[in-house]
Amino acid sequence: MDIEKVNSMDFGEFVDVFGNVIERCPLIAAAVWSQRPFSDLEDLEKHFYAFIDALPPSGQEGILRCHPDLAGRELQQGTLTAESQREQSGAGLTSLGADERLRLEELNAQYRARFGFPFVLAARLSHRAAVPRELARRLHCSPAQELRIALGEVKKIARLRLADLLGVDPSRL
Ligand SMILES: NC(=O)N[C@H]1NC(=O)NC1=O
Repeated sequence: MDIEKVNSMDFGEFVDVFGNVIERCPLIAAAVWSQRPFSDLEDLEKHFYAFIDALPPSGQEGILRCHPDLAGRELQQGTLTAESQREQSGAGLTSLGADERLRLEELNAQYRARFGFPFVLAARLSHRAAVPRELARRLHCSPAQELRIALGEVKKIARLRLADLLGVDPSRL
């Protein structure tokens, strides 16, 4: 898909296509649509990021809370979004042994108790053994530091999802 095609989309089509670039936050795509035309794909990406950066911390935390846990209840129940399912499966999180799943569940609960939002990590850039290590490491961050790191992960996820939708190599964005 090229940028002319993106710029020609009406509101409904744009939100249908880009509504889950930020997990379960179609409002962000709805707001980005108003900023068209986009000069190129990078410009489109920047508008998603700028919306996130302009939110107060309560809104940024809200975005994080829209994310399902990695290897959590929604994965077990089959209620993940298609994108999240693909990402978690690609990282091997859909085929954890019972011990690994329990360990991650425990760490996810500790993280949520400490920061008040779920642990977010771009699963496609990680793998099943690295996820609990990274989670345990980030548990030691300060809340302000962790909010910044987690939003950085949301942006990495968005970049990969945009690249998929536009059929480009993510390094080109
Ligand atoms: N909790 C969390 O990081 N979830 C996300 N990560 C990812 O790559 N896809 C998701 O849904």
